[in-house]
Amino acid sequence: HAGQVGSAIATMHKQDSLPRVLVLATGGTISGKADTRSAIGYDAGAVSGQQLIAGVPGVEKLAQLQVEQVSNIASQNMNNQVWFKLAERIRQAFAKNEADAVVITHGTDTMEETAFFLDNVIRVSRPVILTGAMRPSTAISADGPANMYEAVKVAADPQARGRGVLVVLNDAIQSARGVSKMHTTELQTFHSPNLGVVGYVDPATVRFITAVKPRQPLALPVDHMLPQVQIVYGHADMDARQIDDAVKDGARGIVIAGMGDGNVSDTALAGMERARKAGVVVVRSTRVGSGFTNRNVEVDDDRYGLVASMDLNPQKARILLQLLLANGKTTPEDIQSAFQAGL
Ligand SMILES: NC(=O)C[C@H](N)C(=O)O
Repeated sequence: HAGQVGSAIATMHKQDSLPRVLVLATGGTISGKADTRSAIGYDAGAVSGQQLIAGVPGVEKLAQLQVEQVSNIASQNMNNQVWFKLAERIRQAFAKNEADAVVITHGTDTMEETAFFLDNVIRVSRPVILTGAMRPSTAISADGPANMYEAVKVAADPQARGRGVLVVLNDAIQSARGVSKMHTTELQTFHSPNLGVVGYVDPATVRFITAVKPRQPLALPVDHMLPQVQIVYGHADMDARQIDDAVKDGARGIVIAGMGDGNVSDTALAGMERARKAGVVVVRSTRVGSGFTNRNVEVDDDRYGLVASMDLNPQKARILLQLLLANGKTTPEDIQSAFQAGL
């Protein structure tokens, strides 16, 4: 529970010439404890951010670390409240020049969503890196310490500046926009199927293989509210029930996790037309897991007033749509161009 944990602050090391990295701990398997042999059925968040750092030998030679516990939750419980807390803390830490970079420890289930949310609202060019683990801290060959070491190594590297929010696990550096969790249990669960990795890290080297691109972040909603946007999952024999229900429920947007290139049944398409007439923004994405959802190819987006999600999976399309609606963008044209602008 985010609010109950409070913020335990610990300054771990003071070697003044090293970059200052603020570690914001949120919970997840990286801070989970389990029986050594099973590595399952663990208590997420049994280990504090400070203990986590203490278990990473050599990290004190990379950076001056300060650890704050923002929440201690498994990331399936990640929520807007923690997102806004993270965004505000990062903004403040950079504005007051308290840190040169931020590392966020996070569960892997929704890491891509937190990374993408922050990537869209943080304007500063200093590095923000998310990391986590697939195995709890007590498992044989726990991956958390190595991931933490590499995350701090990337955070402390000047080449990481201006790249927006990055995700570092298992030797890969990936962009918030590209990265997705694609395996339920494997260590190499994170991939960027549409955009590719942005670099590699090992204990000795940080290597970026892509250029820095200009970024255009959106405003962080001042009221800390995000409009209601629902995801509807496509399948054979698809009807329009969930679409009609979302409209009745007051959704301002619907993201379709469509079949193939963002397809839906004719019945569901009729439901999407009704949603459009009710003023709801409808974005087509795909349940496939990789590939772009292309505009006006299999579905006539122009005719129906729909938006194609391009490279974004449904869970990221939802976040971008929420932020755009909160920033006053409501037409399919404006929303479509914003979906393409970040590419
Ligand atoms: N590997 C993990 O971190 C999974 C865990 N359920 C979480 O996201 O918090």
